[in-house]
Amino acid sequence: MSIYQELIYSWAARLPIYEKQEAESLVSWLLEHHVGWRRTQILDEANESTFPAKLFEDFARLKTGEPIQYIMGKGPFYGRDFLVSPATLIPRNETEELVHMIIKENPNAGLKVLDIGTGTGCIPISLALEMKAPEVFAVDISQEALKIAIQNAEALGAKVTFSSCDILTQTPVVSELDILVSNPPYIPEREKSDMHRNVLDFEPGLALFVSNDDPLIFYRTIAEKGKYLLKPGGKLYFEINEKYGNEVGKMMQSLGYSDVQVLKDLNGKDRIATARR
Ligand SMILES: C[S@@+](CC[C@H](N)C(=O)[O-])C[C@H]1O[C@@H](n2cnc3c(N)ncnc32)[C@H](O)[C@@H]1O
Repeated sequence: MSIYQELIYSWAARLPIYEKQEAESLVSWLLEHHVGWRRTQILDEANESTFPAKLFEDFARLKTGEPIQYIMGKGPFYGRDFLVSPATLIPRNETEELVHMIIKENPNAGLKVLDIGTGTGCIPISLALEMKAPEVFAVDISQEALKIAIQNAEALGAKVTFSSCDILTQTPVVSELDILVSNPPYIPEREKSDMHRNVLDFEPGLALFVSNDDPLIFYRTIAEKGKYLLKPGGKLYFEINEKYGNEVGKMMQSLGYSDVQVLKDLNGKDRIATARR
């Protein structure tokens, strides 16, 4: 066994909060990040004393359950790396599915798009780079998140107009949208006890939680505003809590949207709701 493999196994064993295989890939990810070692490389001569101090500091953070994306300051989304910070949600695979669907369903050039609750900007930046010459806008209530989103757009060369907006009390200054998309906070506070500590302790509550009394508040508010922001025939796309597929679908119908669909993600859970104004 190479020293590289030994190191991965022994460090992974010190991460009991993760399954064995996941712990091994997290350690190898850190090693690649700091030492440039690839999993596929067989290294015969490696000596821990030559490792940078930051590697050990980051490993200590990993042991606390801190997500590796926060430790490394970046996470992958739709083929690109996005800067993340404690003010932003870590982009998720489910959201990649939403972005993929929007790109496939909307091949025309020059479409006008708004993303509400943008976080790292992973949705609007990916759409700006993958769709044909779209005009893309994005808002968030968090100034800190917006700073990261702007840095991501600059680093990735995407043209997105970002602005600050509390969607519950304000309306974004855009109109005649072709596409309105949102992955808003959607976890009722009561579900906190079912969640992993590495989400609860490290990801921003502002990005995750809604009150138990009104878990659909963001969907209803955005769908109501969408009736004015979208042009006739424009499309609304939501990422949803798997538990509220029916309710979100019914709410969109009651507001007069047509072609309402609730779709499952790759794990078979209700995850995307779409409708046409
Ligand atoms: C679930 S996160 C989604 C982030 C990003 N779109 C993604 O998919 O990774 C929800 C986002 O909504 C933002 N948010 C929370 N309350 C908001 C509000 N009242 N108005 C606008 N944005 C809000 C949060 O700051 C957070 O960035």
